[in-house]
Amino acid sequence: MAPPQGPRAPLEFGGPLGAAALLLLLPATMFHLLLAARSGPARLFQALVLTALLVGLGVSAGLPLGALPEMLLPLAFVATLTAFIFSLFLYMKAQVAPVSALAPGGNSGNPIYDFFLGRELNPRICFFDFKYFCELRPGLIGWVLINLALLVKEAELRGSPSLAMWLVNGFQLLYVGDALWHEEAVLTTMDITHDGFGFMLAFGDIAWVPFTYSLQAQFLLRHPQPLGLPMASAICLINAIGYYIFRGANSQKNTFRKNPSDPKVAGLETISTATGRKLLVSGWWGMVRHPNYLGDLIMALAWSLPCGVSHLLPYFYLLYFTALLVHREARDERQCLQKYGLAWQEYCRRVPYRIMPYVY
Ligand SMILES: NC(=O)C1=CN([C@@H]2O[C@H](COP(=O)(O)OP(=O)(O)OC[C@H]3O[C@@H](n4cnc5c(N)ncnc54)[C@H](OP(=O)(O)O)[C@@H]3O)[C@@H](O)[C@H]2O)C=CC1
Ligand SMILES: CC(C)CCC[C@@H](C)[C@H]1CC=C2C3=C(CC[C@@]21C)[C@@]1(C)CC[C@H](O)C[C@@H]1CC3
Repeated sequence: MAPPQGPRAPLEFGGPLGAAALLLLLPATMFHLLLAARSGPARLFQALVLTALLVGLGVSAGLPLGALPEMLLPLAFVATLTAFIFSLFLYMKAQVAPVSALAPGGNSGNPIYDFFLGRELNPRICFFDFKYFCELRPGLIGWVLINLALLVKEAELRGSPSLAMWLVNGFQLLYVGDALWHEEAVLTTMDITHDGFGFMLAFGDIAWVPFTYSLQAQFLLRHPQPLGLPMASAICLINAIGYYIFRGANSQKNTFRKNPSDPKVAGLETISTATGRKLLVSGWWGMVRHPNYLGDLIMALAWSLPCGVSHLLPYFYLLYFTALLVHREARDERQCLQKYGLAWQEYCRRVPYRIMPYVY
């Protein structure tokens, strides 16, 4: 006799949620493999795909991903403890490092300050660079994993994930995927080139990013928000505008730094500096001095909006991030003024706004 079909037939492949995930995952995996086969060196983005495959295997073998949200507090405790122990190890390692390996900041002689900021610039064991690894992998991948677990938990509790949860997961996955896809860009950030590796970055990477950047999804699990299609479309548009500015600005600068005669940037106006490097003064970098921060902040707003306006908690990231970027921008300005002197002053005169045109 034929097995029962129709609404009562047992669902396979994880039901509608599993099928929806596979609908996206299968083509994405295929295209990723096709692109990866063409690319030269391995990209860290593969770490995300590998994690997704391992989690998929684990879930199909019975790993209760939906139980993870209940363990966030103990996990955050372990992550914090790990960051402390790891920073202690880094601090001790710096005692035996050559002076040439030390960071410009973080060597004040005050043990608390130096422990916090980090003494060694790029601590390594053989070829393994601790800071580069931590900046990209544990925090960012942990963040999307926690988000996914919250989505699964919501599906278990309410039958299916809410539209708001889908949006937060989708937006943040795009952000993390983008960071891992453009991993080489992280090599020129001040965290890698200027700051030491101490408690601030170790805690930031191992604990702060996964547990606080996933706050919106954590909030949605406990405070479901009704979200209509018109509002959801408007939020998607805001995220798309933010991403367009963020990616456009970062790619323009990275392309220019790699090859100023690349046809994509060759027509842009520049200022020459005494170091031989040039500064872009048209295109994205002619609008404000940090267009990438503007795009990042617009995306941060789009990540909070699906949570409604009844509570401040989901807006924590937006507030913290505004403070972080304003402070970061001021540090970067100081370093650029030191590097480029008069040319930087000329740039500031030609492009007077820092992050938001006519506002700041
Ligand atoms: N989500 C998060 O928690 C965080 C996200 N970010 C994001 O990471 C990305 C990287 O940020 P960050 O490292 O702070 O800084 P940027 O990528 O903005 O890099 C700043 C550097 O760019 C170069 N530069 C500045 N102006 C010009 C110009 N006009 N023309 C050419 N080069 C110029 C200078 O370096 P040089 O001249 O030496 O090349 C300057 O030091 C950003 O998109 C930011 O939003 C950052 C921090 C935290
Ligand atoms: C714990 C403190 C309050 C602050 C810690 C700061 C760190 C969390 C951030 C410092 C610079 C970062 C960057 C990123 C993530 C956050 C940290 C580590 C990115 C990797 C995020 C994705 C972007 O595309 C690139 C960023 C580079 C800097």
